[in-house]
Amino acid sequence: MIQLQHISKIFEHNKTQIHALKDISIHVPQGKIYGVIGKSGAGKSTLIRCVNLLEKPTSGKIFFDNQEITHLSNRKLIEVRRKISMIFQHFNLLSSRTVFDNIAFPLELNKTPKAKIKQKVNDLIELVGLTEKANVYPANLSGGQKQRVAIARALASDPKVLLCDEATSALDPETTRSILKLLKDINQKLGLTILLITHEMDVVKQICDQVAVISNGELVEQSSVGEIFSHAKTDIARQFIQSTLHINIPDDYLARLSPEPKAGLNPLVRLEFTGVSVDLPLLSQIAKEFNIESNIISAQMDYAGGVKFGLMLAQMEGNPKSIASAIQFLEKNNTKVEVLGYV
Ligand SMILES: Nc1ncnc2c1ncn2[C@@H]1O[C@H](COP(=O)(O)OP(=O)(O)OP(=O)(O)O)[C@@H](O)[C@H]1O
Repeated sequence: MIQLQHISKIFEHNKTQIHALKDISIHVPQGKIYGVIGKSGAGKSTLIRCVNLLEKPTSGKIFFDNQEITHLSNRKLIEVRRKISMIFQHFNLLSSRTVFDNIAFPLELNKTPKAKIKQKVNDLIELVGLTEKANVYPANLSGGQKQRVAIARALASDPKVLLCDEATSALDPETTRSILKLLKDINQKLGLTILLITHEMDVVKQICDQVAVISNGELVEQSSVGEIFSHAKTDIARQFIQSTLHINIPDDYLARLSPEPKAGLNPLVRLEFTGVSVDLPLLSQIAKEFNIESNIISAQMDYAGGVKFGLMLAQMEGNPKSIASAIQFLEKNNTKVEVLGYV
């Protein structure tokens, strides 16, 4: 549906060059939800703005529906942009128009007959769950409701693709979940392809099928969501995954934690289970084979892209040689083990 081929973007600023995007190639398949994740300044906004050519890439090609659109005339670009809608972090609604009139706006610009506008806008209002709010002004809506209006407006032109520029970053976690659910419903009901950018792995985890990780303008990893959660290849992807798991060393353990092994102290380990290792009875195996007792301090398991993954903090008790063998055994069984210290 959308293909970016070798996209680079250089900004000139005060006579210095900023390489915002460096040779990025991605393919967003039809009907999928594709997430691009990166830290602040990684180049996400520039990337998504290149897709509908709000930003012209310095080099590279952009294809939409197998047609190259990189160098289209402005007139043709307007037509293409009707098929590639966009929603934004701050909603960008017209404050002087009601919910109904905001959604009707692109249809009015398009000279759609009034009766058709009425039917279509009412259908969209129902789709996004705002039937009671049709005549309300944006100032009297919550953030989540405003984003629903923006989504309905974006859908008015029957787009094939929806670009979401940090669409939930201004919303609280519960509202974020409801907007992501709405996006997923629309993706499934309408077969709409969605490309979103975010700095939150939770967003990727909740709705994306595929993900690309960008860092300093470079594409560092690209795969299905299940694959990245089970076999992340880069540290930055792992950091994003860990940010979705909230597991901390309790204060009383931190106070006692020694960085070096000492007689009478046991290692405090952080175990990262992904993919196959989650379902194996590894702790009972190390108990039987190496005589290691594991005192679980905290643990969290989760699902993403159909894959289970999780983190655990545990204190391992046993003789140092057996502990070393047990750690080797865990690593052989796809569990990442980090000794955080000794308690
Ligand atoms: N119009 C511009 N002129 C000059 N530099 C720019 C321009 N737009 C972006 N940049 C620079 O390009 C780099 C990437 O910016 P971009 O906004 O795409 O990152 P981002 O990942 O979206 O970050 P954030 O999440 O903070 O918005 C940054 O170094 C930024 O300062």
